[in-house]
Amino acid sequence: MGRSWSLVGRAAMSWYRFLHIDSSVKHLLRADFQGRELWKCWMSNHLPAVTARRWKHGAPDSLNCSWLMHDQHLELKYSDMVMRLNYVWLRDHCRSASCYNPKTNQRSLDTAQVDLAIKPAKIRSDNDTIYITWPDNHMTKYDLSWLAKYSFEGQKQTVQRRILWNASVYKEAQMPYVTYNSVMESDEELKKFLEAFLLYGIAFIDEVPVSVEATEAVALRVGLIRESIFGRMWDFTSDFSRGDTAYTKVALDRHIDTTYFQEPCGVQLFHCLRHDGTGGRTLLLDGFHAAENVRQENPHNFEVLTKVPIKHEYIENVGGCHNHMIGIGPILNVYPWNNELYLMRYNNYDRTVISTVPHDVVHQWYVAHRALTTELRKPENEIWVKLKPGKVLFVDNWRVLHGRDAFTGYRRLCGCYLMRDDVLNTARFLGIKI
Ligand SMILES: C[N+](C)(C)CCCC[C@H](N)C(=O)O
Ligand SMILES: O=C(O)CCC(=O)C(=O)O
Ligand SMILES: [Fe+2]
Repeated sequence: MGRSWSLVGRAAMSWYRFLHIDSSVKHLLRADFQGRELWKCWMSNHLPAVTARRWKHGAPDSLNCSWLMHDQHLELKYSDMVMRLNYVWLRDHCRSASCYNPKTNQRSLDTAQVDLAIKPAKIRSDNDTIYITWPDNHMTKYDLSWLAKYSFEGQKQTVQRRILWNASVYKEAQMPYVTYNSVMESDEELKKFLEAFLLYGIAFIDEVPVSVEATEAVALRVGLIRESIFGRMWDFTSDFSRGDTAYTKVALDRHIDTTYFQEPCGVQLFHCLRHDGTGGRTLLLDGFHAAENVRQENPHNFEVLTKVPIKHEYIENVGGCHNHMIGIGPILNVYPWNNELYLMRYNNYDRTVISTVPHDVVHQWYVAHRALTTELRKPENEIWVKLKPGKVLFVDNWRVLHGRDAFTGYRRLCGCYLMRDDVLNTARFLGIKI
């Protein structure tokens, strides 16, 4: 093992060692990939022993709230929850007029001025609120329901609501039929569309005028366009005007687009403006469904795919186009606090030389990649659709893979990428909780 470390440097060593699974980290490793467990074990090791102090209760009429002061945190029971709230965190989250500006929703408090050994001087509560007086006499008021929602104990439960699908689940899905006119005119219709899109990672808008302009208009109704080396709106045929297989007639296996961007584009739109010929059906499949199957069947494979950084690259020198893009990151990206999957970076065409991983880890990675590929290739996970003029497909490019059949004849496809943040912003504006 020793010699290969020199290739990767000291910083990388710790996590490579992680993958070698020396037995002292084995427990941590396993726990790390089941976030809650990590916290459980971390907390039980680090919680100071409960001091023999008595639980304090709120006002006599509020038996639903009681607390115990520890060295660095408050243990707060509220309805059926137990929260552990660090004192610096509590002071930092004071929403009083001098600490927080409700007009801008921004903090005014300088967190660096908070004594890291701060402790409440006095605590009292009534039915819905707990009041903490700090040593300098500043008083903070917290809604108990706010704490229940935003405390770690409240937030770690929160994951994006998704329906993971294979072909048969998708067939049963109640996908709304929404049209260009309805979406352009009605927020309710747009909301219906976005709710389906966020649940399934794909959704359609029908009866769209067959033009790049109308496609752009409907794109802008959903979010902001993510301009890229392929343009703002792209509109292409199989003329190899660009140095990429997409611009030919050959089949494309399932993939995520722009894996060679440090942040792959969040959403992609396709509108087939014309096809006189055969073939060219679109393949779609839920990458998260496949990845969750890998997690279930072999957690180690899943871990490896979340840890090993892989490089993707786009090199183009065709006509006037000179581009060289590089993106590096694991194939599966999970939030570190709860292990929820949020981004997949799977594109076997654009994956470039693996040169940052020692030989034994690389083998584990190939095994894990094979397991994921096997899942992704199961026919029962695939859906095939023929894109027709008028039907615009939206794809969550962080989750759903696309591909196509080979085709004959003239085929013109237009579309664009969207900024993911702005699509989510539209959804939140319409009242979707996300
Ligand atoms: C034609 N269009 C602009 C949509 C995509 C071109 C990008 C193709 C590239 N191989 C990738 O998968 O990212
Ligand atoms: O031609 C198609 O249907 C899709 C090609 C493709 O993968 C892309 O443009 O990103
Ligand atoms: Fe693509």
